[in-house]
Amino acid sequence: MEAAGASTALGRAHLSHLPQRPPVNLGFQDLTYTVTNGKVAKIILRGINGEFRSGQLTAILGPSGAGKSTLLNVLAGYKVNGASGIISTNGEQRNLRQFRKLSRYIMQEDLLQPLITVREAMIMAADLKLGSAIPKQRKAVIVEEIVQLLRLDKAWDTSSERLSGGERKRLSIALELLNNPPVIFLDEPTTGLDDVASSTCVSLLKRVARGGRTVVCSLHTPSARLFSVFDHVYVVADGRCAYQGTASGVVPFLNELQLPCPKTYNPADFVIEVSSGEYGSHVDRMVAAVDNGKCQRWRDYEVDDRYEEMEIEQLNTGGVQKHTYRYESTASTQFVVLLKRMLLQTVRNRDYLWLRVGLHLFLGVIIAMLFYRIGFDASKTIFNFGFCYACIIAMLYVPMMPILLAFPKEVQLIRREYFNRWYGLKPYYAALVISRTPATIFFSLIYLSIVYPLTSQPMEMSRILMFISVCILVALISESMGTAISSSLSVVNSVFMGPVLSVPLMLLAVYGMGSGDQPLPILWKLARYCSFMRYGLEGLVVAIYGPPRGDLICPDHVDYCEYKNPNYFIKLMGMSGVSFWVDIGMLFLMLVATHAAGYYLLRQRLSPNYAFRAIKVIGRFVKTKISLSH
Ligand SMILES: Nc1ncnc2c1ncn2[C@@H]1O[C@H](COP(=O)(O)OP(=O)(O)OP(=O)(O)O)[C@@H](O)[C@H]1O
Repeated sequence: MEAAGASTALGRAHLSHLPQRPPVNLGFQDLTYTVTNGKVAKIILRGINGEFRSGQLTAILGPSGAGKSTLLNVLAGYKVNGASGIISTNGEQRNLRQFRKLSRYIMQEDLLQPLITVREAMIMAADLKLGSAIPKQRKAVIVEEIVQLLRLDKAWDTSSERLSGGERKRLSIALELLNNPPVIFLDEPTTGLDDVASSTCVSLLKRVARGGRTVVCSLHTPSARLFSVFDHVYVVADGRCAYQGTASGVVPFLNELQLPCPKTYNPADFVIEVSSGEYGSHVDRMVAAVDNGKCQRWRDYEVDDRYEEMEIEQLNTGGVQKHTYRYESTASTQFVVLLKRMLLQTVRNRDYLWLRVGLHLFLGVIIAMLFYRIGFDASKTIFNFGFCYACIIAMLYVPMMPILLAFPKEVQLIRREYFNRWYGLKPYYAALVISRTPATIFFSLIYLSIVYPLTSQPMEMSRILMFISVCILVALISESMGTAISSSLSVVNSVFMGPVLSVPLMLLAVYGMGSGDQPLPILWKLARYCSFMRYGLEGLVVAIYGPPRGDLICPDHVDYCEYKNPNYFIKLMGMSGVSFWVDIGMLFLMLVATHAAGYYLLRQRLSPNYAFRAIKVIGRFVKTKISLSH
């Protein structure tokens, strides 16, 4: 009853404020999808055919493992490698680049940005997806309409990680509906929803479809009532099409194949059970009867139109506005919205902030105790050099490790948003870098404010600033190096690769030091200059001991202090010709280079170019060869 009420309410509600979009019919012929794991190739989709029309709500049904999600992934362009066959839009061969701009994909996992409320998520998504051409008030009306329709108003001020499973799903849908895309794919949108919520959700999707959209969702086992709402049902069995037509055509279709559906049985359950082979092997007959999706006979079979009041409204009446499908918002708007979102998330992640404060305090106290008051002591100059090295290592690992752990998950989140064209990668990356920088500087300062005075380093403003700027630059480079590593790897691989790649940099930083100005082999010299830690270490030593520093104090109880003269020490370390500003310049260059590498790798992860795809194929080939040799 309640569900019916909800549907009627939806029937009356309208989405009139959504921007207008042209209709897109999506067809596919002989679609095959193969995955290769090592030596074994597995065919998941087997030459299937079909057409999903604009203005219709399509359900892809089938037993678990039949290939529903794979079909959606391939049609949405999310999986490209391994797919063959023809996919067309409005009768013409699909241009994937263009199609990606027209379609939105709501995946099975509800990948939502954490630590922001439903209100904030919707407003930020509206700013990103509707652009600045639409006034704020109209955006608010659009958001309001969608929130009401998806019954998210009660969760309006709830943070996304506290939402129930159903609310998360509805928020995922709401976010993608904002700019009314012509084609919407949804992977199991009703999973985790109760009957009322499922009914509301499907009814809304029907309304969206009625507005001239092509809405395709994969479903597990819809109730009989929900099943009847769909305009078009596409049954997948073992990677083939076992039925395509109207929901009301399923029972007559099965009757023709002498597979009568019991009167009290849900036709959706029955067709899935038959497709899974529960009543014997009838899949081949079903596939043959619909010619693996080519047969259109059941498409118009006695359309059950209880939703007659939802005649195709054609929200586009009055002509489809010319639309370029570029990003709706400008790069600067995207940058501002993303920066705001990232800063909000940073500030709200209190536990993590306190953890970082604690870690920097702890590390600061430990290092200060280990190197307590050695800065002016001429007998401990070598230890003080060790202190500089310890600072560089702290600035390497402490900012890098959290990125290695957290960024791979962030990549999953941005993958969805980037795939659905919320924003470009340049504004995202710029916002990422800018949002992280204040926190990195703040935490580095906490650490330095403990270690610098307690280790009795020179209290001259210029030297303090030099020391701080080198440490902060090293911390920022480490952070961007962490981003570059984790943008293309999983958490486990990132956490392995980060420290492993750091070790050679640490070794190169000190290689050849202590042998004075003796020339090193050219190869080693070049390699040494690739390590940003080398410039960092040189910068710190020069900041502390560089001219015009006078002699250090040799304690009374020590007979002879070899490194009393800082210039002698600098010479012994092979740093006599070193300029602090060259080191700072090189650190800046390396910061830019690591950011460029991070950006490039992230771009390749999100939309790999031919070179990267070729590398992947070669990688797979090598793996296959290795496994062959065992
Ligand atoms: N990369 C892969 N390597 C090997 N097998 C795969 C791969 N991707 C999918 N499969 C297999 O392809 C088949 C279809 O998977 P898919 O996720 O499309 O099924 P589904 O119909 O959506 O199932 P469910 O309803 O359980 O989500 C499954 O047997 C799955 O194990």
